[in-house]
Amino acid sequence: MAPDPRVLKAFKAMKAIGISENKAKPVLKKLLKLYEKNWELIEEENYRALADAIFEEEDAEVSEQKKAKIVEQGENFEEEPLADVEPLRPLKRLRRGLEVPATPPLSNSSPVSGGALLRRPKLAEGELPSTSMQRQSQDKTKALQLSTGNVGADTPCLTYKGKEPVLPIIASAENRSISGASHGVLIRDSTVGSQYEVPIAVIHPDFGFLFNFTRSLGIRDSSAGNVSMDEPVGLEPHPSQHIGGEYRSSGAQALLTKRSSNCELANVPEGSHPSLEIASSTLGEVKISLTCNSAVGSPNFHKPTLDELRELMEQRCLRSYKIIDPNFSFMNVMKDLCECYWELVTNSSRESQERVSVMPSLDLLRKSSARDALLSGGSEENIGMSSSMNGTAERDEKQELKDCEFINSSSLAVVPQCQLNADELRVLNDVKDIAKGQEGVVIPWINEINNERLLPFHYISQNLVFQNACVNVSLYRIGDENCCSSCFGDCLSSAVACACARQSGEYVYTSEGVLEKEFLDEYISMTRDPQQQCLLNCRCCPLERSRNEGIIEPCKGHIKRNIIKECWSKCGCYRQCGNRVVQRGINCKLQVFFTPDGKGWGLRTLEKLQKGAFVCEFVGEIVTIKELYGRNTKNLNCSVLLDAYWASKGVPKDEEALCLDATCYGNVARFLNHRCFDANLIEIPVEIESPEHHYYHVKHIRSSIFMLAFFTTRDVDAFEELTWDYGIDFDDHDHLANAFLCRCGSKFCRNMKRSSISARIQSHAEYKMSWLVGHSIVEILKRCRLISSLMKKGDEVGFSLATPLSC
Ligand SMILES: C[S@@+](CC[C@H](N)C(=O)[O-])C[C@H]1O[C@@H](n2cnc3c(N)ncnc32)[C@H](O)[C@@H]1O
Repeated sequence: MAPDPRVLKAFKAMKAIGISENKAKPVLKKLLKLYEKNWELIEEENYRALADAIFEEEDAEVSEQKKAKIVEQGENFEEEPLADVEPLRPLKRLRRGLEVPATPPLSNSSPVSGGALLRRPKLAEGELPSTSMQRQSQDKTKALQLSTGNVGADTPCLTYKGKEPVLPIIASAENRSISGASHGVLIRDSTVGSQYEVPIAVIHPDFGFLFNFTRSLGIRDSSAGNVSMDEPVGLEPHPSQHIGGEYRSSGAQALLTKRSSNCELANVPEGSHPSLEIASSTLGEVKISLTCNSAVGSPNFHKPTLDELRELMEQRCLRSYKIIDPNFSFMNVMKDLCECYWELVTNSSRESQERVSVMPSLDLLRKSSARDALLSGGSEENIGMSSSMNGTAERDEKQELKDCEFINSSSLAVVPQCQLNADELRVLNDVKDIAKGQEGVVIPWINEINNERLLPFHYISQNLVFQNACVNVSLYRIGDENCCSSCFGDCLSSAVACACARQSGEYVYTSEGVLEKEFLDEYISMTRDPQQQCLLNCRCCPLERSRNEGIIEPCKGHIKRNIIKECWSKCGCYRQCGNRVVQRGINCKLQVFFTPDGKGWGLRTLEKLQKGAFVCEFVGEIVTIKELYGRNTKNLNCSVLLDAYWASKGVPKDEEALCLDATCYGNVARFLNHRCFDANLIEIPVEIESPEHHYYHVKHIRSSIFMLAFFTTRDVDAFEELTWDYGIDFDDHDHLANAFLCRCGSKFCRNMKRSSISARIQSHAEYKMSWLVGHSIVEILKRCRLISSLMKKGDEVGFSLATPLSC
């Protein structure tokens, strides 16, 4: 028998919104039965009834599964039986909203939408919160009644006790009938007997997640359950809220209105971006609404719990947004966002002497919030200036350093305030006074040598993991009991050697906290002897492998090779005991300064350093080699290989081999200049443990060695520039990493010894000539002026002329 064209049409309509025939078929059957084959009802509004019924069925399934799970977990709660909990009850939402108990006249159900086939999220029946925050507050017994439609309507949709109320994800068909201020969602907290309304401004009529991260102004009665991020309750009760608490949002209203009248599913662009809307009331509440249209119509639609969302966000923040602070909390970010918003609101209000809140732009909020997060984010090193940790005393010292005659990093550590207008600036400065020794966030980095403005450089105090780098940052805890409080490995010989000493095998620090001389000398000689380096590294170096398959020859070191297997086991347990060494070492005062000899910015110590002292860590983004080459990096001088275990584990692929790239994200080590052969710093891989006895375990490298630490190779005087040997082969003309003429001044300078230097100068001269040919005399003069204005005392003319004319 030929298939019924009406059935086929129905399937086609469902397919258009991502519902398969298999899914649609049984529901259609049931619907036909329910409607006594009245196709008009099914076809109405582009098969809305059918789509709704399918979605309802899915919802019911999910809800059943969740219930089963909760029962399994032994959760104890009460849920009022709901009329629409049945697995398949088509059109229940429409019926609920219209209070029509039987088969509904669908066409009138949604005055605003005009017949949208939208999937509307609702407070899923039976869905109960299980967030840790909710668990924290189990003692509070609340019964939350949520009703939609008319304010004051007494039709509970969900009631439960013993838990915090669910996150109010409220956007059902009923909300479409809203018009004017009286519409919204009524939340009733039966324990406090108050009721309040979610203002329309924060409810998306079609699909919305309402995060009610309400900041508190302290105007609320604590008995009313002060709502905060820790209790992501629905809405904070305030009796007068829906009367006096007018919400104002940053453009949200206009957006909503637009959407309300334009919510045909077919019109929802695929993959449209979620939009964030923020509103606040004059009563001090700030609410955030996230609209996520792209989920509409998805066949696998599942409304996540706040916990699921939080977890996923935190994972994403760890990997994509490069936040590796173990204390990072997405919820706190949201809370901060509300706080910032409110600060901006009240600042502006104060200024304008008006009682009415002035809404800051989302853009300003974003800037303020990001800054806030960074400023309070626990990076303790003073940006680009001192790697000192901790305290007020340090602050004073930093102040002293600021007075130093040389250009210090505070001139670098600036928020790019030029992007802000005067009002925004004032607000920002009120929020945080960056002049008080606080860190900035972005260093607009100019390579003075090449006169190129490179990508902004962001100061970070810990390594970040870029997306493909297969680094699982997990926290490993070493019990306090495993370490004795004051040893430096000397307990190894005793009967009760601590775990740190046992694991490091051979302890390489003296009781003064510097590296053992014997170990250091051995390490230095191994690093400096090209023959040894070559034998240890070249065979497996993935960079060399790609060019010299199978041939062992001296490394063309465009990226510094730094990890030598033999040293690995001895190179220092910086866990428990070693940590103290780092703490000690980290107190050395460093300064970013402008070098007088044409190397651009450099790093120096402001006090005498003993041989073997820890100076600082090399911090950057952990990327794969493939990712590194994929980056539009001008040169690779800010990158080092993390080539641990190449020799023993075989040759890793480019997608696996990791490096640290400090081009855009890094710490003070980023300003270390190169010195051939006899640099006063050497880099040694170490393990480090945070003060909380955590350390970062890098699964991929399998040894948890994660940090590249710089130690002095000799005694270093105060104000001496700190340098390290990048390991560059200046004969390797192919590589961008060599794109500078070495000005290290070492008598062993590899660059000066090469006859190729003249060839280089020659090629620069040729380049310059070709540039001259293509430019007018005015442009040439401009260029010359620029060069001379950039030149500092001590710069040689030859240097500038030899510089590629890149500006
Ligand atoms: C990691 S950065 C060091 C900081 C850099 N001087 C700055 O101003 O930001 C590396 C770059 O510094 C410059 N540089 C480092 N060592 C140098 C040297 N010995 N001679 C000349 N330029 C050097 C080169 O431009 C190199 O690409």
